[in-house]
Amino acid sequence: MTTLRSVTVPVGELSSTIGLLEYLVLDEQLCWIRRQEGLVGFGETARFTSSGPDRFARAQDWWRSLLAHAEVQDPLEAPGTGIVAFGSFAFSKRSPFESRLVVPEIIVGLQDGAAWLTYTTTDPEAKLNAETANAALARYLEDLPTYRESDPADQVLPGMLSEAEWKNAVARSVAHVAAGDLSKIVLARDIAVKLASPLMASQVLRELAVRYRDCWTYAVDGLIGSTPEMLIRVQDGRAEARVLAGTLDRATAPVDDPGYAQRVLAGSAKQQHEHQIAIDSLTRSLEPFTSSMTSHTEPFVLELPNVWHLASDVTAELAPDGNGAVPTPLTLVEALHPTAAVCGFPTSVAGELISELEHMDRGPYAGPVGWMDGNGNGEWGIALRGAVIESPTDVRLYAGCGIVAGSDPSAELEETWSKFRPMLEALGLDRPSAVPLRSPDFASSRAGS
Ligand SMILES: C=C(O[C@H]1C=CC=C(C(=O)O)[C@@H]1O)C(=O)O
Repeated sequence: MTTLRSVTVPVGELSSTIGLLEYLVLDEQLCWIRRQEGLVGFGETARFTSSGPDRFARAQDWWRSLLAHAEVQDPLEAPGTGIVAFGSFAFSKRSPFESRLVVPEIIVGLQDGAAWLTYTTTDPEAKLNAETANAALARYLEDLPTYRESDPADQVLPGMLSEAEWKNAVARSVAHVAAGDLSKIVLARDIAVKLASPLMASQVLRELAVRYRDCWTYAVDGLIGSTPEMLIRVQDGRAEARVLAGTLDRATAPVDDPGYAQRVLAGSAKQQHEHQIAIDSLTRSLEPFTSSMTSHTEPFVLELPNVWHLASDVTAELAPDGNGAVPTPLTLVEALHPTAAVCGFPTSVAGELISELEHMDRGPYAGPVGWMDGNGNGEWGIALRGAVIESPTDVRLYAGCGIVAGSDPSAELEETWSKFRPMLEALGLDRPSAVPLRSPDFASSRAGS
């Protein structure tokens, strides 16, 4: 086992008004930003990978043992200081995608206006002080890339299923719901973006973080996006979740009707039903770990630049176990994932149908993404409204919709486009007006990969 050595030093003030965005400059950065605060990671000092049903438990073991051997100098002891791992987990226990935890060499953190720098190394000789930390950061800030203009030759192509095939899968899902096999399934699809010149991930992340400032903008090893959904946030023994289900596109909304979202979304029995299934699934799974839990009695309407969602915030006091230890963020992630907001209910029936109907591996899409520190704090969102960078010029976008009784395939297809929009816009692209039926080259090259 490697011995990590780490130092956290306070940084008086970040030099600009754009907060952490100033540090989003490299393609292979780690990122977790909301309202210009959070964590930005550079480089890599330690890494764990795993796949399969015990990926969370194995990650937990690795993290515990890493911390047990670490030398940590952290005078701040705030959430996100000291040694931190960023991570991303596969949606499915059957996915070949490698779930991962990455401890960066450098983290720049900003919370409630206070900034810090953490340097983590395996070098037994390195001096653990502000000078070494700043020198390591400065090495990443040399020779920064410039801006990428979107190119008229950039293309948006269909994914594994054509639109007609996906609508057919939605219709089959509705039939399963009508037959009483399950009450909700979240069906997703992918689209592929082929760029004429290499992507600049940091530029995309900055666009997302500015535009979707109430979402959590994330980046872990080529998984990038800006999610509105918090699976679980643990801070000082308290847990919080933001559950979303029920969506209304803002692009087609009337401009002069301020009550529209409340009336159409909150007033819809179908959307309320879809939301209730998601909130019940989250609270049922979280409850055994808590001594008390509160949530809104009615969902509220969350306004994002692209859509409105029905949303509920849940807060809970975590219950200590017999040894006085509260559950770790990863224990909770394992217990909660996958929620009915991304899988369905009952979970196992929905999971089986998803693999039968979607014809794709979700990889990290809709899986947990976030970070945790060595003091039991962490934030794990659900990797939505995002993309996987498959090569410097190939990006795959994913979006899904909750299907319940009465869902209409064409309306659900439109909803996926509203969920692709944040990423498409950040890439400087529009929804194609006429998508070709299928891109045989792209589909076959992916099938073989
Ligand atoms: C599965 C996705 O969204 C989920 C989260 C919020 C609202 C949803 C819905 O209304 O269907 C989905 O459950 C996605 O963005 O890919």
